[in-house]
Amino acid sequence: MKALYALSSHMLRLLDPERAHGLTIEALQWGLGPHAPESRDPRLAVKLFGLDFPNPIGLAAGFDKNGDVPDAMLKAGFGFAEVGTTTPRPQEGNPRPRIFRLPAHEAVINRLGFNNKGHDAMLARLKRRQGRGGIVGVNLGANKDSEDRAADYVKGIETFEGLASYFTINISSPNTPGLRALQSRAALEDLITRVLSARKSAVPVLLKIAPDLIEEELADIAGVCLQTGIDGIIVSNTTIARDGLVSGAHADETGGLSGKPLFAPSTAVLRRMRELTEGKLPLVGVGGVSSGRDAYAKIRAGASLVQLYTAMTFQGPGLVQEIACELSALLKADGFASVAEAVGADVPLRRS
Ligand SMILES: Cc1cc2nc3c(=O)[nH]c(=O)nc-3n(C[C@H](O)[C@H](O)[C@H](O)COP(=O)(O)O)c2cc1C
Repeated sequence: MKALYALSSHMLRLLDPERAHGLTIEALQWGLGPHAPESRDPRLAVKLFGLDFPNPIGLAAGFDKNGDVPDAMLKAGFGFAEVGTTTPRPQEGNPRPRIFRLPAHEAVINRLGFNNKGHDAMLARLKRRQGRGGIVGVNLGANKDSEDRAADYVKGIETFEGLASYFTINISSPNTPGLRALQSRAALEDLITRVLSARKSAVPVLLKIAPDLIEEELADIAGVCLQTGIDGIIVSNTTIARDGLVSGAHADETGGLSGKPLFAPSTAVLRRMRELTEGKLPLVGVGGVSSGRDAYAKIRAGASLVQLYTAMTFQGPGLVQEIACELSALLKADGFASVAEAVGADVPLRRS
């Protein structure tokens, strides 16, 4: 079976990336994805936000923009799946081509621009899976032409509360002009306050940030997050930087870069966020994770949970099981009885 998935991943890589992605979603809808044996590894179990994660490896947003296949991804072994980004009204996104593979770097550049079928379509899908269990987060965005972007996030909370295990406020996509300005202090304070007061329950709300922020911006975000009482921070979205890429073969395309080259910069921001929040806020580490060792490094840098997307497009959906297995072995080798024990092991906090 593993060989079959490797072969199909290889064949999909010969197709245009967006076409390959569409076919993958269809195959998963047909039940053709991998089936991981249910993990009962106590070392990998994480209790956080009042939720029980069977393992800390989650599917990052953008793979399942419309909520078509969260259960297939949970079945493949992910400890949780994040659907979206969803915007109130459907959106076409940018003209194609808008996803580019950089195989030499095991990286992708995308400038999709929040293409999605809108809240109504996502709502119908989430209602259909209601009662199935499993942790499914909903990643919220704003329409490109929205006059009050904060109101779009509020709408997301109002629409999906009761169906989402948690929410992610995504203000860090580089492909919606002006969106990342919501990361600045005053805008962020207003946004988070409005979003949190729209919530009727204790559903966790996380903020997803960019890796391209300077120290002052990171300090502002940490301050606002601590002060408003948001539940956690996802570090990070794709980067607009192109450091270390050999030019040519799509390296100069506009958009957000993900995959291996993002690992170091996103982990550095994660580490800094742990310091700035003094370990008081749970962090989710995303960016360039392609092995158990990478996931472990994110955890040691401060992540309580980890997510991935790009590596799966190169290595196939069986990757998550391999990562979970390797992570468990690494924790054991270092004498950690749980993921929680290893969180931030590389980032000692100053005692005040
Ligand atoms: C094709 C593509 C589409 C994405 N779409 C979204 C999105 O809609 N919302 C979001 O928050 N992040 C989106 N992301 C970012 C990922 O969730 C993740 O933060 C980033 O890719 C880094 O992780 P990775 O290196 O494991 O892919 C997208 C990434 C890719 C490659």
